[in-house]
Amino acid sequence: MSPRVVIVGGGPGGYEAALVAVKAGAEVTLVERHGLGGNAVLTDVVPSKTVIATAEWLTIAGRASELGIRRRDGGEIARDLTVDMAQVNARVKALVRKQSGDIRTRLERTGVRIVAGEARLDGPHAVVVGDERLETDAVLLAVGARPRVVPGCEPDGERILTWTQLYDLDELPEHLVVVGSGVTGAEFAGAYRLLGSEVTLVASKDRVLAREDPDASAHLTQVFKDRGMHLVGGRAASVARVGDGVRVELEDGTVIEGSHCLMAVGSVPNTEGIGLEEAGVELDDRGLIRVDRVSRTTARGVYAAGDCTGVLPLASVAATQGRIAMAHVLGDAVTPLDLSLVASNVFTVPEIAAVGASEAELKARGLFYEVSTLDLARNPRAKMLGIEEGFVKVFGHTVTGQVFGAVIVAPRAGEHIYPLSLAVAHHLTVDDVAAAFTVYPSLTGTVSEAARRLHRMGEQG
Ligand SMILES: Cc1cc2nc3c(=O)[nH]c(=O)nc-3n(C[C@H](O)[C@H](O)[C@H](O)COP(=O)(O)OP(=O)(O)OC[C@H]3O[C@@H](n4cnc5c(N)ncnc54)[C@H](O)[C@@H]3O)c2cc1C
Ligand SMILES: NC(=O)c1ccc[n+]([C@@H]2O[C@H](COP(=O)([O-])OP(=O)(O)OC[C@H]3O[C@@H](n4cnc5c(N)ncnc54)[C@H](O)[C@@H]3O)[C@@H](O)[C@H]2O)c1
Repeated sequence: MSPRVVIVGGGPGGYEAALVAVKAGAEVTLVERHGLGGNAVLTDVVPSKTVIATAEWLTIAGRASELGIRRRDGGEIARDLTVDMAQVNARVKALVRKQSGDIRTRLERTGVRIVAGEARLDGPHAVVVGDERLETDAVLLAVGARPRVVPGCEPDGERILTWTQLYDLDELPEHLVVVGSGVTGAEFAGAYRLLGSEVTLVASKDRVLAREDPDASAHLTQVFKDRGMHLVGGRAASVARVGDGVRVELEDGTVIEGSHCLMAVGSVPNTEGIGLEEAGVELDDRGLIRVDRVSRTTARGVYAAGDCTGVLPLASVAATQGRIAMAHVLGDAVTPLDLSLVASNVFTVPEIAAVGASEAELKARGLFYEVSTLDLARNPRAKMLGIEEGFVKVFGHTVTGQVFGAVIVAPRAGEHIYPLSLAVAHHLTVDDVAAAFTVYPSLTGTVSEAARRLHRMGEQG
């Protein structure tokens, strides 16, 4: 008899696993309370990156006259372009609906049974949804997370917003105060500034994007300042509606007034009240599900993937954890999760892409490494495209030349990191990277050159 698998949550942690399991012959039921694609598609990744795409194109369009582009009547193309926020958000919603619908179609065609509703565990081998009880051999919990609410800074959905509530705005906020300078805060602050809002970014850490490579975060901090963003250090103690605007008070008494406030202060997992602990699934003190590298929880037969585990809140990691769980359940070859291979991207303009170990991790592990950093501005293709900023940084082992990690700050850096991601995943050396042809002229020429600079004389390559 085919093994029965019940998956709770239709985000990347859940739906990718469902596709793998059903193809491997399992009888798969996926329970989702909101919409397929999860928060990744409905409220987080897809909508934010769609708005950011408009901000990026607007920036490019604003440089048109510099590149010799004129109106047909010979006039200059205005630099102070603006956006129709209602149309931007209508496009976001259409894309979200389409992508969620595509995922549903794919799951249904493959043979996954989809059940709408809120699921809870009844012991490790049963999931209850409304009146229905699903007996199962294995459960995958992929219930995700939701925006954290700071007491005294509660969102009202109109002026004080979480990132899930930004898409009903018909007009550009006049002055957006963004609280939190992690990836979410930085991406939105950067995008809204480019779209034309006045933006104040409240950073509780000593720098914006504190978890990114220090050179990359310093670069973006400068870019933000140059674009006229106000950066304020401190923690928000309270946010209140005042007339048509908001008043944000920091713990040190500083007051910031704006038209809207975006709270980007992290997430909490959706793990309470769904029978987890009763079923033997251990949570940590933040409510995150404890898992091992093959996605097993502390309850036999119960697996977990994605943001509810807090392992690394990325859609790609969620999907990998889900696929690993299914391979384990179904007796397929299992490769445990290896976070040292993960590639990530901060979708600011320019983007910050990174793969493998950071310099801080290399130092902490006591590894011998060398760094090669090259500015992108010297790259011929960058000059042609009018790119004047950014860099490529590669970390290689001092003796063997093995590529440990890399950081790229550039327009579309998320696309350019892939060759270095291959190098990290397959333990290639800087000479291997430098030996592969790149197109001339291309931005990846700088990737190759940065690797070539780490070549040690007397060795091949
Ligand atoms: C603003 C923002 C931008 C981001 N951008 C990126 C990005 O560019 N790239 C990237 O890799 N990551 C990005 N992330 C992170 C990414 O969104 C998450 O890592 C990803 O969504 C995790 O997937 P998941 O499957 O764990 O959970 P989710 O996508 O959150 O899906 C969980 C699903 O479970 C459902 N659910 C919860 N409880 C139950 C229940 N009891 N019964 C039934 N269903 C339930 C929910 O309705 C939800 O649909 C971003 C995050 C934010 C906040
Ligand atoms: N491009 C992407 O892939 C992408 C985009 C967004 C989020 N994500 C994922 O989501 C994770 C979480 O990112 P995030 O930015 O949502 O959360 P985060 O927890 O990384 O950042 C929240 C920030 O808010 C600050 N903060 C908390 N309380 C505050 C207060 N009262 N006042 C001021 N600041 C306060 C915290 O110190 C922190 O710096 C990321 O690590 C990333 O994995 C990824």
